[in-house]
Amino acid sequence: MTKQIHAFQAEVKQILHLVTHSLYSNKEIFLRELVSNASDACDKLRFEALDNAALFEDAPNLEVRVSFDEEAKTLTISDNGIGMSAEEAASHLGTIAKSGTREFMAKLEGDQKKDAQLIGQFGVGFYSGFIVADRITVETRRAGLPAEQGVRWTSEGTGEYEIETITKAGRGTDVILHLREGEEEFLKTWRVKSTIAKYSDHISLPILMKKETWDVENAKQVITDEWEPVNKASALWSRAKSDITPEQYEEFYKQISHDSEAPLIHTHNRVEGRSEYTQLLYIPAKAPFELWNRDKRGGVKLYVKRVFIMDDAEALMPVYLRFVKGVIDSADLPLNVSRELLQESRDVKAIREGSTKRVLGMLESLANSEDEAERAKYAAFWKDFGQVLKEGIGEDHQNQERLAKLFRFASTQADEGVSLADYVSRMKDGQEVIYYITADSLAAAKHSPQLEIFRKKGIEVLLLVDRVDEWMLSHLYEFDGKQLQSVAKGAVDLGKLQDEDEKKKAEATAEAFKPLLDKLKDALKDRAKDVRVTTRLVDSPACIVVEEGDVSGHLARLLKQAGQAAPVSLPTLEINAEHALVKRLDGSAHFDELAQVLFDQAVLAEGGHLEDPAAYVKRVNALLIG
Ligand SMILES: Nc1ncnc2c1ncn2[C@@H]1O[C@H](COP(=O)(O)OP(=O)(O)OP(=O)(O)O)[C@@H](O)[C@H]1O
Repeated sequence: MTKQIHAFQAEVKQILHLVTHSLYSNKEIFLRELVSNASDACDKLRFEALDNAALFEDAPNLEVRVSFDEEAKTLTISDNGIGMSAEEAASHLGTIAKSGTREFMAKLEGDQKKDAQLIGQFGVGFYSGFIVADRITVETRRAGLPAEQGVRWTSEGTGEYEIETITKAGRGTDVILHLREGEEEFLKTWRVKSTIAKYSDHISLPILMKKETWDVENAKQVITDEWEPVNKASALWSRAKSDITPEQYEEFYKQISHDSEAPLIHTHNRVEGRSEYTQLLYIPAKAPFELWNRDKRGGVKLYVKRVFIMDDAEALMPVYLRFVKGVIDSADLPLNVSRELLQESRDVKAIREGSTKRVLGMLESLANSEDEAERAKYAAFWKDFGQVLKEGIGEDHQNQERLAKLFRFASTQADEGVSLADYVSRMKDGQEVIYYITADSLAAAKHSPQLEIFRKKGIEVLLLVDRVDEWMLSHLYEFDGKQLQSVAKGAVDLGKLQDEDEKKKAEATAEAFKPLLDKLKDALKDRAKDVRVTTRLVDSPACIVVEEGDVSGHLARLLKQAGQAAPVSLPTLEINAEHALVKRLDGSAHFDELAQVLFDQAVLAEGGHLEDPAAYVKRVNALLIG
């Protein structure tokens, strides 16, 4: 093949521009990215060679070599991993194939600072080389292809790259960085070595550099031809906890998660027993933007006896814990385990259960800590991840109770941070159930007329305003033996919280109002299932309730927004017999109009939408004038 010139895909140009311009302040990360690619390439070879040992050719020892040439001003990262064919080099280095990166491109705003933070979440990978290089040459040969089918890929990181065929004896890839003017610091052993130690110490392959010795005669350091390892080359998670510094834990997290911030908390354990494995799991401090994508695979990498098997092994973590990052290294699974096999394996099931418990344990340790700072960490976690954790209530029945204890809500007593246990501890004498209301926003919940009687009696009500709450409530019926009950469903029954006098009075009022109620029912027969007198209102004239078992107005709206038809059932209108407006109804010349307005206002107060808002305005205006 003669030299071929190709243009980069448009998105690559954008990434290249961003990488070279916004990441300069942290330029040394290019070495982390390239060493990590080299190590991934070796992992891939090892994995493919499980079925085809010939791929190892005559070099079974996988390693990464880093070297430089002071004269040519080049820094080279070489690996004897899987390598790339010509097509692979063009598609992997010239286009952006990963859907995550596409999503990332869509998020770019042109604000360099923000964009740089975002790019950190992805790992800029190969292109980070252009931070320090004005030209990159990649010489590579795919394992299994003959030496004559090597490939040289060259680019100056602007609009184009060139590809030509070369002969390359050893399989694998050399990434040769032609350093920019001013980047000569990367032509010094100590600089390169210390950067590798900082970022890549945990890489489980040996990373080799040429040894330097002191030349006494010439009184200077000279580079010898002997290669020596510069990393510990033992997988971080396989070391004893006491040998790992907090910085190393943090750096490892950043490496596997592409997060630029330190994690919130981690757990590292060797589990023995029926199934043997090591887990090193992290909870991020901030939610990544793809958190809401339930199809996004999890962030846990699977290893078997330190051999990398697969990324995103979703069978290892339930979907609701998809934000957890880390590594699980099993001692029992076969090396050739496939995704399908993972789903069925009993060992995997045990690992998944064990890891889920660990993650919940980490969260509990924060949530229940004596230390205020730790509890604040939990509050921050809940803000970002609470809605996802709530999905667990339906997904993970085994841990339902533990999950429910971790939940935090707003209530009529506090705008955030109320646990169900807090609620129960504050329940009034004689209160048997946990009251809640669902709404579209905290303001709508707080001002709901349904809460009036609860306020008056000082009974706490949970204000549930997350979209997942309705769904959560369809799985969470009770906590600590106390049922959860909506204050907007069914007739209000405060049970023992209401005294006999109040009950008698309510019955008498209902009796006295019977003729009025019949008239109202007739006027609203197309809109309300029933009309009744209520004790739940104090300041408002009327409110809408649905019957026990019917879909709440809030849920009906959510379903509609999601494009699903909500089962239609008419609500019940409840009126406050003490309210002046209700008193005016009786004998009013505008009875029908007033009845409609009363109903419309009750719908509005609940956060609902009127089907015919113009008609409502017209009616109110007519009443105002009349
Ligand atoms: N040393 C290498 N050997 C073989 N293939 C490589 C090597 N370096 C890069 N590649 C190929 O190029 C692709 C793109 O690399 P890049 O570093 O940009 O992204 P990535 O490694 O896939 O993602 P990330 O860096 O976000 O983990 C890789 O997925 C891999 O297929």
